[in-house]
Amino acid sequence: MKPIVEASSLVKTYRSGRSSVQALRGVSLSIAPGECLGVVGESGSGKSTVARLLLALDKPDSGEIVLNGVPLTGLKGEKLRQMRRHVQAVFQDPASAFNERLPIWRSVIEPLDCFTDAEPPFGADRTGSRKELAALLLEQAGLDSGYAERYPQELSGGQRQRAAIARGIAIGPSLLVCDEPTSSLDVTLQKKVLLLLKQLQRELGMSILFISHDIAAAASICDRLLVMKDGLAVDEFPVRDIRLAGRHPYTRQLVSAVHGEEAFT
Ligand SMILES: Nc1ncnc2c1ncn2[C@@H]1O[C@H](COP(=O)(O)OP(=O)(O)OP(=O)(O)O)[C@@H](O)[C@H]1O
Repeated sequence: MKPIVEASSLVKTYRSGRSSVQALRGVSLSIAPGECLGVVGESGSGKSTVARLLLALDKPDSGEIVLNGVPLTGLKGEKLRQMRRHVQAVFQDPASAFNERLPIWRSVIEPLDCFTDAEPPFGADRTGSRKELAALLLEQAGLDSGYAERYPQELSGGQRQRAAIARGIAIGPSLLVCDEPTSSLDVTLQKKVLLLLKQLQRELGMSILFISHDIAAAASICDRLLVMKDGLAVDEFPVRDIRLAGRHPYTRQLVSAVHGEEAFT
């Protein structure tokens, strides 16, 4: 099966004044249709930079990203916009993800307003009321339709993140990029949101790029993990192989921090 995303040898350096940071030093990855790939690693290892490049929010210095068979590099204007409809995002901070002057349903429906030829998931009818459609998306994300009229500041962090996920799936993307989507939530809510993402991934057959500093959270929903350190992918494996004795020392360090060194014996 052709991958949804294929990124090869991505290099990205951020420069400001005389200083520069090499955020990515040649990272390659691919995500198959319906697959959940986790990108894990410590703060500053380059995880969010990978997300920004895949979302075309930034450009690599070198390397290539092919999305649904089309190279992103060099795409501009309407062609770039059309590629963007295949990739949606959910970020860490649900508070800043919404316009606080709009009721939540208006933000949830926004991607469908932007891409008028995109079809919503779950066989929903886009010719009906926009508010009802948003309410249906919210319900699929586990939020009662009664919340549709509320403003973002009237929702809890967990509810806002569910609303962000509802918006993320509104145009039925091939790939949902989730950058630390549960990091601002308490442990119980984290688990619920992880379960929701897994359930939606299965129901909609979409791929997920799940970025997290928390290897246990990533392992709980991902099929494969890519471990990053200092701008490099140092390890990559199916989740079932996470405790193999031959894992990269840095992966062992991350796993041991959660499960203890005995995880590998
Ligand atoms: N816009 C920017 N300008 C300058 N440096 C940046 C910029 N964005 C990221 N960096 C630097 O690039 C490196 C990688 O950052 P990135 O955000 O990709 O890491 P991360 O693994 O996602 O970290 P975190 O888990 O803390 O979000 C870091 O050293 C960071 O300080």
